[in-house]
Amino acid sequence: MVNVRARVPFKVGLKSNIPADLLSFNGLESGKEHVAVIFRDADKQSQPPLVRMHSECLTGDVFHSSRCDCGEQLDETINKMGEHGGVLLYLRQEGRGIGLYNKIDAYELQSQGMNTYEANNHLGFGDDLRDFGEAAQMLKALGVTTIRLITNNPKKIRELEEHGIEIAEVVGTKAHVKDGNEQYLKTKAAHGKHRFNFD
Ligand SMILES: Nc1nc2c(ncn2[C@@H]2O[C@H](COP(=O)(O)OP(=O)(O)OP(=O)(O)O)[C@@H](O)[C@H]2O)c(=O)[nH]1
Ligand SMILES: [Zn+2]
Repeated sequence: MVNVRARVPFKVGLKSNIPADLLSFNGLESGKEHVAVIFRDADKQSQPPLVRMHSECLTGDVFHSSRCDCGEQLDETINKMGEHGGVLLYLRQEGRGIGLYNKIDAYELQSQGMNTYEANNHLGFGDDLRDFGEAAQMLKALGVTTIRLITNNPKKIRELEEHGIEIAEVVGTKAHVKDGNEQYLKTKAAHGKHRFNFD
């Protein structure tokens, strides 16, 4: 299932040339170009690696938009994995699976007062269209079946376990609160049952 594994060293913080491999896959059912980034050959070590399933967020990951916390979570993950090793699955599930243009429509509705889930529903979508079964397949293809998962999202934990991945530890991310995303994070905690530490 793994197609190509190419060494693509990263600059993390002040350190250059952190060993990292970028992997492509064959036969992903969704047809999406999901990729894995393996830091410091974490799949070849004996202890369970840190793993993050990060869903694509162009506005947060690339532009660091104030509406969400995705870019900060991605940076936090890369910093951690750059130091300790880990497997980052970058999943092309923009907008919790509704796609970028629909997410922009949802943002417009949020500007008019809806919360992140109400806006999805108003557009005819469920709260969260993502399925993490394919991510479990990617991990198995890497020979990684016991992990330390970086997330605050119980859906990710549940679905990975249902697909045969053993979660030895759940590592929460920080609550990246900034001007503009406080309501979004509170809604995720209240309605989506995300576990945030708001101290
Ligand atoms: N539809 C929609 N999607 C959003 C909105 N804000 C962020 N997203 C998407 O939400 C997803 C966030 O996913 P992740 O970073 O994997 O995290 P998560 O589900 O919050 O869970 P964690 O592992 O705890 O971070 C990305 O696909 C974003 O594009 C929004 O207001 N509406
Ligand atoms: Zn985001």
